[in-house]
Amino acid sequence: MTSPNHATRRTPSPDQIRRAPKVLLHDHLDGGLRPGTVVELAAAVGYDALPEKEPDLLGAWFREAANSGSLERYLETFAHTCAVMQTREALVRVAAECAQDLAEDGVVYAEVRYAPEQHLEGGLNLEEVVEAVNEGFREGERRATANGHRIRVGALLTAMRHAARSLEIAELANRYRDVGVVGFDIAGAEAGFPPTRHLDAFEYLKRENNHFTIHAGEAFGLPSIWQALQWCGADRLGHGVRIIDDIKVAEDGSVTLGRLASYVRDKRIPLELCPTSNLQTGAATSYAEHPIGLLRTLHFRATVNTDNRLMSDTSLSREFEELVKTFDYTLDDMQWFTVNGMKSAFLPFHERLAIISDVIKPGYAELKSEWLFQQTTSTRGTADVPYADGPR
Ligand SMILES: O=c1[nH]cnc2c1ncn2[C@@H]1O[C@H](CO)[C@@H](O)[C@H]1O
Ligand SMILES: [Zn+2]
Repeated sequence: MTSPNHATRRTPSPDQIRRAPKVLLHDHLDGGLRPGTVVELAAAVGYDALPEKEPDLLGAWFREAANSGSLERYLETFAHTCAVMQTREALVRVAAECAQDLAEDGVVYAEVRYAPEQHLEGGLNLEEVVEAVNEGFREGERRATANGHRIRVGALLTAMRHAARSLEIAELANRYRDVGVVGFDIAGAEAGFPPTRHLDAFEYLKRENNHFTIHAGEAFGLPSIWQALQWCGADRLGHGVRIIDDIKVAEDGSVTLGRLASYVRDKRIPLELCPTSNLQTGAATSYAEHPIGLLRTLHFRATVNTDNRLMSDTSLSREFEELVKTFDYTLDDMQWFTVNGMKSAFLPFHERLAIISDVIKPGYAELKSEWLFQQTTSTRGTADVPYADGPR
């Protein structure tokens, strides 16, 4: 006898993964351009240092160059995307396409980050950069609606950890908090640039009751996570994947958490995990060995993210496809990650709840019920073969 429970154990197909409502908390605006847009913007502004001029070749170049095994070399590829994002028009276009692409991929809520200080070379000031990106996100949301999708996009303003503008960027994030900006972040090379260098920015945001996440525990381990949480007071961890270094699994399978890992789990600190990006920078060796498997089993507040869709040639659906293939995840697992993401968003509580109860849960319920209708239209009559398994 087939039970609905049995049906939810089914492997979701790529099409179901794409249609499932998804939440994305960690995605870089300057890491998610369409290759064709990079080529067109480069031609428009006279930037002639692109390594390839044809979109497919350029896309492949980004993927290969980012596959370096080192965060520092991975980050070098952003010189090309930032170079073509120096005018108001370019920023509006890139942000609009970002919102549109995420919506097409089934993302219903996204927080997209970028570093305003990296977009001043064409003469814009920090405010003009933020306003251009906000305008682009609103335009992208409108286009998504016109195409039958619904998405909300909030911006996170990033300060570069090797630079010295973090307090200024934190103040900027605070000024625009009710107009499109939902929080703050620091990014860039981690080794040698501990988050405590930017303590004044974090303390300022705490005094303002504002939200921030910190890239930590990606290229550098536990000390970086510890500082981000216990010195800086981060609400979430960008990556945080190295928390695995504080978790011991014995031969008999028993698990012991160190003090820091216990704290992260007990306080429900959200981990913005980005599996494919981690493979490229060397933070993990394979999907199968990616800590997300264990972190999910241990009920950490794990979320699934893209980091840089261009450099990783990925989408949130593709990240889930890889996880489904590797860990046999079901729609229930996807829903768990998605609700984790929404609970961890920098939106007011009642809005988070409304998206969970009115968008995410009904969306998954709809997908989970599809097998019932496939069964009635199936030519196969027996109850124990009501559906074909999706590709693994
Ligand atoms: O995975 C990452 N770790 C640290 N920094 C990153 C990562 N991905 C992108 N950026 C950095 O964030 C800047 C603003 O979006 C990018 O320009 C890039 O330098
Ligand atoms: Zn990142």
